[in-house]
Amino acid sequence: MQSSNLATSTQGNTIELPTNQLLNPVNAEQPLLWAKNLTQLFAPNKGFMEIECEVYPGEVLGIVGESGSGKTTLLKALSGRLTPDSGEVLYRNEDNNAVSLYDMSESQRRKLLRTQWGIVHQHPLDGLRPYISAGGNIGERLMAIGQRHYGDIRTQAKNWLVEVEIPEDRIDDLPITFSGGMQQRLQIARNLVMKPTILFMDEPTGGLDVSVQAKLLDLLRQLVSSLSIAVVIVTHDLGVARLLADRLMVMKQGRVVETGLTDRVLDDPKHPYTQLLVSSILQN
Ligand SMILES: Nc1ncnc2c1ncn2[C@@H]1O[C@H](COP(=O)(O)OP(=O)(O)OP(=O)(O)O)[C@@H](O)[C@H]1O
Repeated sequence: MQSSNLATSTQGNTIELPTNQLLNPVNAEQPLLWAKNLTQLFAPNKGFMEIECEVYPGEVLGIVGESGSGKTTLLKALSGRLTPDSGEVLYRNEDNNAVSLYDMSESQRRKLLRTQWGIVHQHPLDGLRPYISAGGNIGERLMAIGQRHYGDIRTQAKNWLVEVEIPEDRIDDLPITFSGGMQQRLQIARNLVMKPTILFMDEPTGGLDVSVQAKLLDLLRQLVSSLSIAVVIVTHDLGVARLLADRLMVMKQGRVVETGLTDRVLDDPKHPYTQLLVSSILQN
C-alpha cells in the first residue's frame, strides 16, 4: 500500500495531501466509511432500508437509481446530516480509529464535516455563502482548519480559482454575480481547498446546461483522480456515473439491488431493475 502527501493538480501545480490519503485506491484494504444495517423510513417505501455499504480511500462510489429511490436521503445519512432511524455509519479517522458518526456529539460531527469532509450540493448556492466574496468562500474553509495567514489564504484561494477555471481577477466578486457553471466550480473549489478525505456530491451537474455539464464533469474527473479523494456521488444520470464512478450501487425503492464495478454493472447488469435502467438509456 503506497502513501504520499503530494499530488499533481490538473493545472500542473503540486498540491499537498493529508498524510492519511492514499494515492493507490485499488490497494486500499480498509474502508474509510461504512454503513451497517442503515435504515431511515419517512413512510413505507419512502427513505432507505437495511443498507450495507463501504467507501474505500480514493475510490469513487456512485449511487444510482430512479427519482425517489432514496439516494439523496442515504447520502445525507452517510455524510452526517441526517440521523437514521437505525443502524450505524462508521468513519476511519486520522488516527485510524473507527468512529461512529451518530454516537458523536452534534458539535464533533459538525467539526468533522467542516474540517475533513466536503459536500457539493446540486444547487451551488446551497453550498456557498452568496454574500461573501469568491475568495472568502474558499478562504473560510482554510480558516476552519486553523490557517490564519491572510496572504497565504488569498494565494491558495487564487490558485484554486485558477484550478477550477475561474479568472483569478474575480476573487473579490460575490458568487451571486457568477453564472451557474462558475458557481458550481466555486463550490467545488471551496470543498477541495482543505483537501477532504471524502467528498459527497449530490447531482453536481444536475442544474446545468448540457454543454456546461460536460465541461464540469471533465474537470471533476481530473480533480478527483489527481487528488485521489474518496467520493460518494449521487446521480440518476448513468452517463455521469460511467464517467466518474469506479463502483456503483443501484437503488430501487430504498434498497440496494445491485453493486459492482461500474463497467460490469452497466455493461452486464444482473438485476432486472438495473437492466431496465440501462436499456432505457440505450433507447433514448
Ligand atoms: N424529510 C422528508 N420527509 C418526508 N419524506 C421525505 C423526506 N425526504 C425525502 N422524503 C421522501 O423519501 C423518498 C426518497 O427521497 P430521496 O430524495 O432520497 O430520493 P432520490 O432517489 O434522491 O430522488 P431524486 O433523484 O428525485 O432526488 C421520496 O419519496 C421523498 O419524497
